[in-house]
Amino acid sequence: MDGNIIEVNDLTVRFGDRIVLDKVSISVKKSDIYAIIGKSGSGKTTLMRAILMLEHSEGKINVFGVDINKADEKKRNQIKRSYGVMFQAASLFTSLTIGENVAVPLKENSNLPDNLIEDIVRFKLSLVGLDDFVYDLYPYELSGGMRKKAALARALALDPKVIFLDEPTSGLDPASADDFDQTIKRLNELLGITVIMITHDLDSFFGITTRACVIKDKRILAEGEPVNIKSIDDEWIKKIFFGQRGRKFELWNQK
Ligand SMILES: Nc1ncnc2c1ncn2[C@@H]1O[C@H](COP(=O)(O)OP(=O)(O)OP(=O)(O)O)[C@@H](O)[C@H]1O
Repeated sequence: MDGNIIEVNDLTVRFGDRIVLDKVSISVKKSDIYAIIGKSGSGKTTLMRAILMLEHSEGKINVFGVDINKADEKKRNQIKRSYGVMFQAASLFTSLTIGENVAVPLKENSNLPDNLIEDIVRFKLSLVGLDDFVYDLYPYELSGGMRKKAALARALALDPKVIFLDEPTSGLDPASADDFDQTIKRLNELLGITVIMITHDLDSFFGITTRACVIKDKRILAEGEPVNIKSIDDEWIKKIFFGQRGRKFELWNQK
């Protein structure tokens, strides 16, 4: 695997007769904060869902040396246990407290006693930078940024090796987004958790991403470090990085 913990080779996903991803190949290293970028509808979520085994796919998806499309159910479940996922809406259970929300995966997947689960939950909340009092609050009592962090704590409940984040900073104000980025970076650096995220956020892209891929026309247009991706001669890339939005970003960064 050559230092890669995930290798996707010639992955094809179709919905009915429609091919959405066509022989896509990417590789993710253990140390990566890996971004998947591409315009809306290009297949970013589909790629992530295929790696998460939520979408039927053809081709090879090697995770920790296991070809998950050929593996038996036991192996696939083992791999699933090494994943943590945070979907875009943060989707916390509204009728449960934050503590109860983070405890859900632990209750579903372990026989640990309640007092130990509580200790683990409080530790996960502190890992993502949430104060201890948040444990007893309900999701509606939290800001958007805090809700995202709570969802991240829940994704960390089972000590995943890889976390998948779908547009983690969308809807956050710049300070909260930056705070969230730093939390992701800390988890990656301190705990060695590999991060795979879909993002449209240029700050996250240049601030914390180590490697990325661009999906275009059902294929991988490019894969590499953000700075190399930025210089690719492609209409969409130029629009993103050198169009209105990109220019605002450059100006802001020069301040
Ligand atoms: N379950 C499904 N059935 C049929 N078509 C689907 C299904 N899921 C996704 N698609 C189609 O596959 C294409 C890629 O969708 P996907 O959600 O992966 O794109 P995306 O890049 O994540 O988009 P966005 O940035 O808008 O979230 C779209 O045309 C979408 O309509």
